[in-house]
Amino acid sequence: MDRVLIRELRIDTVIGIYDWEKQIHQSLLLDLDMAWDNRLPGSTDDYRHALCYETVSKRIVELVTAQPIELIETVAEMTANCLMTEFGVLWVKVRVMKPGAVPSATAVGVEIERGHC
Ligand SMILES: Nc1nc2c(c(=O)[nH]1)N=C([C@H](O)[C@@H](O)CO)CN2
Repeated sequence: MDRVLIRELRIDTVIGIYDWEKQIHQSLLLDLDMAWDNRLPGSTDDYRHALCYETVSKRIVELVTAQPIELIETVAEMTANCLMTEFGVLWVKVRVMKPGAVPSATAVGVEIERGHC
């Protein structure tokens, strides 16, 4: 299965369950694995057939920063839903990491897979 990948997409936004978290911006790092048939763009060298990682990245940043969110699970679900409904991705793996959320851990996070190929 071909994929288009985005690694460590940094999103600075209001995220968290505690009152103090709602007053600040924190960073999230997103890894996205998106099923996409890369044969056509690869054989034609035609951007119109490609899943544009730049367009996807901008849209996900816009989506996640549009309002405060409490749970990183919500970020993962919103992201997966957007990729499937707006970009026609049939299967996606979304990992959302929250660096610094637990002082004794480098990062904590969640990972989901949605759809099927
Ligand atoms: N499974 C989750 N657990 C926790 C979350 C979360 O989004 N998903 N969030 C918090 C707090 O916001 C935390 O990040 C503050 O440091 C706690 N647990």
